[in-house]
Amino acid sequence: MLGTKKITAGGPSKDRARIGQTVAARLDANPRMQPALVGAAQAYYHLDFLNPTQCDTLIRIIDGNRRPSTLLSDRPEREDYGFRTSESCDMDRWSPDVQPIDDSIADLLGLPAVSGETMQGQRYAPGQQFRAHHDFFHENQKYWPEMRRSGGQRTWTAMIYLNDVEEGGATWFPEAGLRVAPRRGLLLAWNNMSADGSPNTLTLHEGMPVVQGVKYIITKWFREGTWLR
Ligand SMILES: O=C(O)CCC(=O)C(=O)O
Ligand SMILES: [Fe+2]
Repeated sequence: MLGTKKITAGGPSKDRARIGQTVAARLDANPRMQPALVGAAQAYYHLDFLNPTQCDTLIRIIDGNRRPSTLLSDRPEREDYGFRTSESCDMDRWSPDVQPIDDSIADLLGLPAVSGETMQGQRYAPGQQFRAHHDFFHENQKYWPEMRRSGGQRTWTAMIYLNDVEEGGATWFPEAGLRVAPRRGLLLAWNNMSADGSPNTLTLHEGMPVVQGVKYIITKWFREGTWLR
């Protein structure tokens, strides 16, 4: 029941609607950004956003810091189903290897760097996956008061694939009808909010299991307010 899901995830918001419009206008004006979706959600991609040297640097950092990924959910049963089996790490935003990339992503979207959460590095070995989820916060869950204090709702997500994967590992949006295969340097960005600023349930997505090879990505989640204090 889509209607019920919408209500429990959160309601409309003028501020979030405005963020959606201003970021989309900026991306529409950027000749290197291509629309990835029409209708269901605002989504764009940029080929070769990072060069191979930048990708290799981030991969090296992920390999040096990775640990089992965690989930932000009130539903402990998700742990049992192998919901998010990848390994991940926080990428130190003050590191000279990370900061320029962090800033360039914020600049691409036109969002303040301080609204971005700490960049996440993720590594998926064969069989590992991140099952279907929304990046936005469900405002009826226990974690929400804390998330509201730390910058509020997540608006845009930016993801970058750091390598080509031999088989599997696509990012799949089953409800919006989009499947993106990993490609070194490709940045994919989407708005987790609808036009009225409410959470857009059509942004449901999953990191499909890697079949062959290893998949490395970084993810940036942007908040409606200030995350970094
Ligand atoms: O691994 C992927 O393709 C998706 C990752 C993802 O959804 C996330 O980090 O929020
Ligand atoms: Fe996600």
